[in-house]
Amino acid sequence: MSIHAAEAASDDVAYASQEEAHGIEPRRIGGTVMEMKNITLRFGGVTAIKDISFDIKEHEIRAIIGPNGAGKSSMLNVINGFYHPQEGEIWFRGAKRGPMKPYEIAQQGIARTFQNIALFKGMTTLDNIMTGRMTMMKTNFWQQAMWWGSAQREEVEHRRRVEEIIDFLEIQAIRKTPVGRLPYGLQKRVELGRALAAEPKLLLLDEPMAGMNVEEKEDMCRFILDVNDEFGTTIALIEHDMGVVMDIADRVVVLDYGRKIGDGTPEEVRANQDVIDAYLGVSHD
Ligand SMILES: Nc1ncnc2c1ncn2[C@@H]1O[C@H](COP(=O)(O)OP(=O)(O)OP(=O)(O)O)[C@@H](O)[C@H]1O
Repeated sequence: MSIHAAEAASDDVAYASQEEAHGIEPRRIGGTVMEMKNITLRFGGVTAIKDISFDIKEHEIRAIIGPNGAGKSSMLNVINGFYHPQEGEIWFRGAKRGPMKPYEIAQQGIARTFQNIALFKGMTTLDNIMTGRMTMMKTNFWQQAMWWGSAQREEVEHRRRVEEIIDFLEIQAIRKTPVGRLPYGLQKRVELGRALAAEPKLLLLDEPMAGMNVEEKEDMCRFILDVNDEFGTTIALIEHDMGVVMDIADRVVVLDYGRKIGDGTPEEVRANQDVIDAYLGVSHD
């Protein structure tokens, strides 16, 4: 789907009928995948998140927006287990989640990209994306070192999946290039590839367009929509570019000073007076 076609994505009805018109199975938003219930997160005297509840539905693109310091990154870090909230419950795929380590959460099918790219700069695109398969590797160190039966079969399968992702993201030409030498927009795309390599059920994107020029943003939008469409991946993203959010998100949750001030479709959120005030910097005294 092109960026222009994506403009219709915020209108579910138009979006579905457009897909149907092209004979493509329309994307169906399903039941709740993740539920955050009354989450409160404090850092000493600072309350980064205060009593916030929202859900994420299967196959949707859910945006988390808000001014600087609103609590967006903290919320993403709660979802992927970097931070443990002092209060509240997190439900994922029908089960209440206890305190878990980030790698256990990754094994549950939650992957993320970071605001500041977190790739191995000296390693090639291919090898960086391969690291995304780590949580799926079943053979042990000795089997891999000896390149024995199941280790060999497993490596071939991992490489096949990585090559598919490289084709999907149209980065064949840079597969052997150390990522430190790539322009910023391409590094962001490689980071998306690494997250996809884990075959996530829920993909968390922390400011995927930050620092990009218009063309790079259009490309990234297209890839996010394609991931959502073709793999059916549920996506939660933080993004500062309002145009992008309004174009690609199905629903938007708005945070301000650690509180939730809006939640709904892009149209609903755009018309919400609290949201308008927060973005215009109206005093909250
Ligand atoms: N590790 C931490 N220790 C102490 N305070 C923190 C920590 N992380 C975040 N905070 C505080 O929590 C609040 C929310 O920060 P957070 O980074 O989640 O906001 P944000 O909406 O992602 O902001 P930005 O858009 O600037 O990235 C801020 O007041 C911030 O200073």
